[in-house]
Amino acid sequence: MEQESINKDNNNHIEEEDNQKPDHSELEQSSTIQKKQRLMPKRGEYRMRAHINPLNDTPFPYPLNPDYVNWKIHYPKFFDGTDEENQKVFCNTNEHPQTYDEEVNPLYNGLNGAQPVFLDIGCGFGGLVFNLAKNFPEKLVLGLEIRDKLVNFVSEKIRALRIESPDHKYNNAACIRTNAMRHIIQYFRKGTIEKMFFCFADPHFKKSNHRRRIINTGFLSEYAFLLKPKGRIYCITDVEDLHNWQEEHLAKHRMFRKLSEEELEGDICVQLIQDSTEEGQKVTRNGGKKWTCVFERI
Ligand SMILES: C[S@@+](CC[C@H](N)C(=O)[O-])C[C@H]1O[C@@H](n2cnc3c(N)ncnc32)[C@H](O)[C@@H]1O
Repeated sequence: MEQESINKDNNNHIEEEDNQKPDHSELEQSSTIQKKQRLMPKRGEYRMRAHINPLNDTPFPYPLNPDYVNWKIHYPKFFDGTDEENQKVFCNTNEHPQTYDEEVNPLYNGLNGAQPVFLDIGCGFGGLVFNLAKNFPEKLVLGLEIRDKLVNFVSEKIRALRIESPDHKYNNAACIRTNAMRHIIQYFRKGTIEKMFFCFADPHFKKSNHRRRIINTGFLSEYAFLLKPKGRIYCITDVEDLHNWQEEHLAKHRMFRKLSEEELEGDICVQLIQDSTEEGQKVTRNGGKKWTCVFERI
């Protein structure tokens, strides 16, 4: 009887040990999940002060002109990049410092024609960049953002998605740190951009700060220079005063024409800008109103 109980105990022990024996498939699975969790950045860890003065000098590198920009670093798959290369999404961390130097010089001829055509200016956490990239797999989408932590977040998320998604979506998405108001013209050539998005731009309420608004006559001339004929500018905001300002400045600029609702029928981007971005989602959650306008470059 005693022996039986000892045997039973032993057997239980063996069963427990068996239960504890590593099941390799489970281990592999849990390590993949852990790896995925590690790769996918958490938004909360990347928050930072909202306002940076866009009129200040730029304390981080920027290219002298478009010849110094190497788009291959951002979209390696579009330049026959290897998987390994593709996972090294260019982001502005200490490991991958953003530099524009002699390595990419005016004689650089690796452009191959591929360059971003959809720009999300002030992309924040990049919601629209991801949605555009998914909906337009053949277009290169670029988020431009002045705040470094947000650029790191978006770049890390792109890296994670490129590794995780088996069909290699998001190879057409990238994000760079730049002050678009000062340097956008140094990245792109004349008449090469198809769409520019300004979603929930900083409103700069005070009259003395209106010159910091990202839509104004001077900047619009730069955007018109970069856009292809019939290229589009999309604006959305929850601040009525800013909407009126943006619409007014676009309407009186001789290179832009407002598109009517009929002309916008079937343009999926009009829907995408509503709820893709973090700000757009916040406004929806709070039951706020959104104003949009879309203009075409003449
Ligand atoms: C109110 S947030 C909106 C972010 C995003 N578009 C959204 O809808 O969630 C405005 C963003 O524009 C960025 N920004 C402001 N001025 C900028 C500039 N001159 N160049 C690039 N980004 C800028 C800010 O850092 C901020 O992330």
